[in-house]
Amino acid sequence: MADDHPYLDLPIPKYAPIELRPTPGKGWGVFATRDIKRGSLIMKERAMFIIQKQSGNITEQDVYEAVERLSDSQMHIIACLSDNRPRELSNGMMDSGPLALAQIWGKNCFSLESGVEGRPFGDYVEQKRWGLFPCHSRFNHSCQPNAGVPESPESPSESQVGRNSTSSYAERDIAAGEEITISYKNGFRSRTLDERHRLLEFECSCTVCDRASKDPTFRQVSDLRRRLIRGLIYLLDGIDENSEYDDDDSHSRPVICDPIMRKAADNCDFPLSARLIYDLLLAVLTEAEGLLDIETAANTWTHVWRRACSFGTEENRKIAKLAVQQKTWIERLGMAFQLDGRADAADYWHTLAYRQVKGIKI
Ligand SMILES: C[S@@+](CC[C@H](N)C(=O)[O-])C[C@H]1O[C@@H](n2cnc3c(N)ncnc32)[C@H](O)[C@@H]1O
Repeated sequence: MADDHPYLDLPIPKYAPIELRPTPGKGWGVFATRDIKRGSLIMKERAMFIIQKQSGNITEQDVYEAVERLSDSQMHIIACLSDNRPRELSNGMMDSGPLALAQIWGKNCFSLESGVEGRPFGDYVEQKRWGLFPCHSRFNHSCQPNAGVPESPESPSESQVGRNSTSSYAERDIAAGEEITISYKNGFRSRTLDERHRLLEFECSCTVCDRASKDPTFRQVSDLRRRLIRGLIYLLDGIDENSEYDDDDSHSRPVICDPIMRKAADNCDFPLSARLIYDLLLAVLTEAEGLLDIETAANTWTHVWRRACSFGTEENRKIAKLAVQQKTWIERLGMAFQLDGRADAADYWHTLAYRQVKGIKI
């Protein structure tokens, strides 16, 4: 490890339990210097600069103008981030030109909380804010991350002080020496390996992708599980959480092919019995993909338990609660399937509530 690598000059806060060092196949990465408990703050960082625009509207010129206002030492830090390689600042940063700067921006920016921008005559548009964070952008990606960088501040007071800052938190217990990783994209739980790599624009070598790349059987099963997860989310919420990423090549088949099922999903027209079964299938597939971390698991169980309690027909409710209380997935699903096809006294009201949330005319 080079003692004079420019990353070693990055302003990592003293309290942060991390260090930067090379990690095979990924350039440099962030490693825990001591055990980090799930939920703990890893680091808070102020943006070097902010651009307040929808990401698709940010131009090379926007980035160029923002960088032009920085001090020499800040420009030096940005120069270090180029291509993830040490890079000397020889002829001055601005000689790199807008395109090179835009590439640095693209690889190192994070979205901040969405704001709402007021317009005259009561018209409001959503406004997104993006910041360049030299330390946070040293985290490598994993499709099974152990840390996260939430977009929204946690409390109103945070939103005042944290307007130009971002923070990372441990999503699982992290052991000293372990690499700390985040997910660069949302919606990856329902993306196949190829889809994930296409969106990342690099060949991900996280533990999940590494195993899938080496073991074709594991990959087939993993891809199938991700596709099923995507379909189940569509059935439960009527939303294809990845359609925004789809382009028009053949990868993007409709997530639910059966037109009757699709219509039912679009109209939130599933009985509670089907919803409970979909909930459980979603949980088992998420767990099998290694994505059910402690927090997701706790939320899932709260949700599934509430679902079971919401049945309006007493006998259905009894079976649903018993199903959730079983010890193994086979037992839970076996019992939940006893409800398959059964109507429930609460179905009508639940459908109405779902339609209201989705803004469907009742
Ligand atoms: C924002 S940088 C992260 C820090 C970077 N490794 C460095 O040395 O500065 C993002 C780049 O790191 C590499 N990278 C991040 N996660 C990776 C992963 N899971 N597998 C392979 N390369 C990864 C890719 O080259 C990606 O474009």
